[in-house]
Amino acid sequence: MFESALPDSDNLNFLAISQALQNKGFAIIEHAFNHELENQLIAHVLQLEESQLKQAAIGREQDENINHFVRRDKIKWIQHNSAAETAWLNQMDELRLSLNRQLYLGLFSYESHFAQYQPGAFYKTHVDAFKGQANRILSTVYYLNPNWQAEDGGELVIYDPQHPHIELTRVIPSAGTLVIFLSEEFPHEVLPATKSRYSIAGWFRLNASISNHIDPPR
Ligand SMILES: O=C(O)CCC(=O)C(=O)O
Ligand SMILES: [Fe+2]
Repeated sequence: MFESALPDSDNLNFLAISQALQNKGFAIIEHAFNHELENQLIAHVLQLEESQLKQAAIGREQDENINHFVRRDKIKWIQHNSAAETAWLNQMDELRLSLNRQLYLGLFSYESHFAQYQPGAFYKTHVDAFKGQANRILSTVYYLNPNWQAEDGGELVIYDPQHPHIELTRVIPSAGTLVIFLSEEFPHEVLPATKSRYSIAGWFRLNASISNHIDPPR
């Protein structure tokens, strides 16, 4: 008798993600997680106080002028500070384990933040990790915008790694859509929107700890 050996957490969406990552290096999944989690996170991000969202910085870049030119989103790092955040982190840990089982990636940890792009805000073309640092392996973006229309803008544009002026795809930031891509490979950009645009951006990382330097910091 042949039985499926898939653990519960390896649902069809997770398998589709693994296959797309293997074939193309990126995956785009609509309503990636259940509606309960989707709605919980939408409600949570909308009630975040303005005072909790801080102007985002680029890497360790301290120059606020450069920073403001490159990205204009406001962020709040996710920890286990609410039921919604814990549910999110648990879900992404299931995904991490599934990706490790399917693709042998050895992903060790996950860091993520809520992001708010106010009308007109953008994030110019960038990559999320630099080659050789083997730190951020997979980037994830999960959108929290119900009833988003194409004319609202705010698309994520993913460019060809070999030909960075060629667009591979544009993603409308609709609630429930999850995008995953290889952090070192794909230049990408967030176009300005006409409305506030909410998301969770995150990164699966390897364990980069060496000697007494603990990375990621805890
Ligand atoms: O919000 C998005 O679509 C992408 C965000 C992004 O590229 C980042 O935070 O590094
Ligand atoms: Fe990015």
